[in-house]
Amino acid sequence: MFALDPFTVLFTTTLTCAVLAAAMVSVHLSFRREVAGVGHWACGLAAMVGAGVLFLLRGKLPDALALPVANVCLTWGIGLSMIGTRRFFGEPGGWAIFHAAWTLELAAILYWLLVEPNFPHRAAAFSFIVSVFYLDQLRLVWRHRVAHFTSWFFGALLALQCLNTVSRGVAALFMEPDAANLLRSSALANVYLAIANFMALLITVAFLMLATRKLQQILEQRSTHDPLTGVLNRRGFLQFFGRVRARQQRSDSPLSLMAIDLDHFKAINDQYGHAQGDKVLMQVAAVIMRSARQCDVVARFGGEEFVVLMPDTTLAHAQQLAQRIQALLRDSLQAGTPSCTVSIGIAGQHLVSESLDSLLARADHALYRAKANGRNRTEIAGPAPLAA
Ligand SMILES: Nc1nc2c(ncn2[C@@H]2O[C@H](COP(=O)(O)OP(=O)(O)OP(=O)(O)O)[C@@H](O)[C@H]2O)c(=O)[nH]1
Repeated sequence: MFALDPFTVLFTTTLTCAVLAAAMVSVHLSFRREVAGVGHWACGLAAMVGAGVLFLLRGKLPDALALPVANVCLTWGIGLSMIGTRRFFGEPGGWAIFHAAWTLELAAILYWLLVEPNFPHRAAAFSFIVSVFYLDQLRLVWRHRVAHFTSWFFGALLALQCLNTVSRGVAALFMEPDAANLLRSSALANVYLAIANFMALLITVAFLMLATRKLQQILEQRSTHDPLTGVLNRRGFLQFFGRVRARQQRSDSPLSLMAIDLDHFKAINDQYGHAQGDKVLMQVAAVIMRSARQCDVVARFGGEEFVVLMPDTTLAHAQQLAQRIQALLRDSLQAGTPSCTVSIGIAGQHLVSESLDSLLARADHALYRAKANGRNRTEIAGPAPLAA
C-alpha cells in the first residue's frame, strides 16, 4: 500500500492554494465588473492558506488554539468559495449558511477537543458541515448548467469532493477511531488526502475555466454589439448576414433590408444635450427590436442610423414593419423625452447574386429620398441594376 507523508501533502496543498489565491486576485482586479465571485474565491483560498499554515505548525502552538482556528479558517475558505460560486451565477445570499456553518464547526471542535475529547466526532462534524458548501455549489451548477465541458467538469469535481468528504465523515463515525485521522497513514486517510490535495487545485482551476469562458462570451458580445443600444454593430451584422445569405441561397426566398435614420437628431442633441440624445437612441432601438421578428437582424451602423435585415420578407411585408416602427415610435413617447421621428428606406433583394454593398446602397438611396421628401416617411428602392 502506498503511503503519503501527510505533512508534505499539506505543505504542497498550502503552497498551491497560495499560488491560486494570487491568480484569483489578479483575475478579480482585472475583471471584477465582468465576472462576479472571483474575489470571494481569492479570499477563500487565502483562508485555506491560513488554515494550512496553522496545521503545519501543529506541535509548536497549543492544540487548544491552533486546531479551532485552523478548522474555522478552513470552513471559511470553503464557505467563501460557495459564496463566490453563488455570485458568479448571479445568486445573492448564502451568508446565513456560511455563518451558521462556521459557528457550528467552532462549537463542535471546542466541545470535542476541550470538553469531551473525541477525534472521530470532530472529523465527522467538519466533514458533514463542509459537504453542505459543496452540495450548494453542485445545486447551482445543475440549475445553471450549459452543454459545455467547463460546466460538467466543475460539477463532476464538486460531486467527487462531496462524496470524498461525506465518506470521511461516515468513516470517522463507523470505522475504527483512527481511520479518518489524516496524520496516521491509514488507507482511508491516504485516499482522502490524495483526493483532497488534487481537489483544492482542480476545483479552483475548474472555476477559473468557467470564469474564462464567461469572459470570452462577454468579449465576443462586446465585439459584435453596440454598447449603447445593445443591438448588433456593423461587425456583428456582417457575421449574421453571411448566415442569412447562405440560408436564403438554399431556399431562394425573398430578403429585404431597411435603413432607418433619425430625423433632425442633431437638433435633439443641441436642444436637450447628448445624454438625452443617447436616451432617444436607446428608445428607438428598443422600438425597432420590439417591432422586428425574432429572425430579423437589427444593427446600429454608427451615429443615428439603424439597419434591419429581414429574411423571408417581401417588400410589402417590410413596408408593414416600417409603418409599425413609425406608429410605435409615435405611441411610445414618454413624458419628458424629446419627440423623435425616423425616415426609412427599404430595398428588396431580387437577385441572389446582389452584394450586401449594393443592397445597402439602394436602401440608403431610398432613405435619402425619404429625407428629401419631408422625413418621417418610408421610401422603397428601385430594382438592382443587373450588373450588381
Ligand atoms: N447623443 C448621441 N448623438 C450622436 C451619437 N452618434 C452621433 N450622434 C449625433 O447625431 C447627429 C447627426 O446629425 P446629422 O447627420 O446632421 O443628422 P440629423 O440632424 O439627424 O439630420 P437628418 O438626418 O438630415 O434628419 C450629430 O449631431 C452627431 O453628433 C451618439 O451615439 N449619441
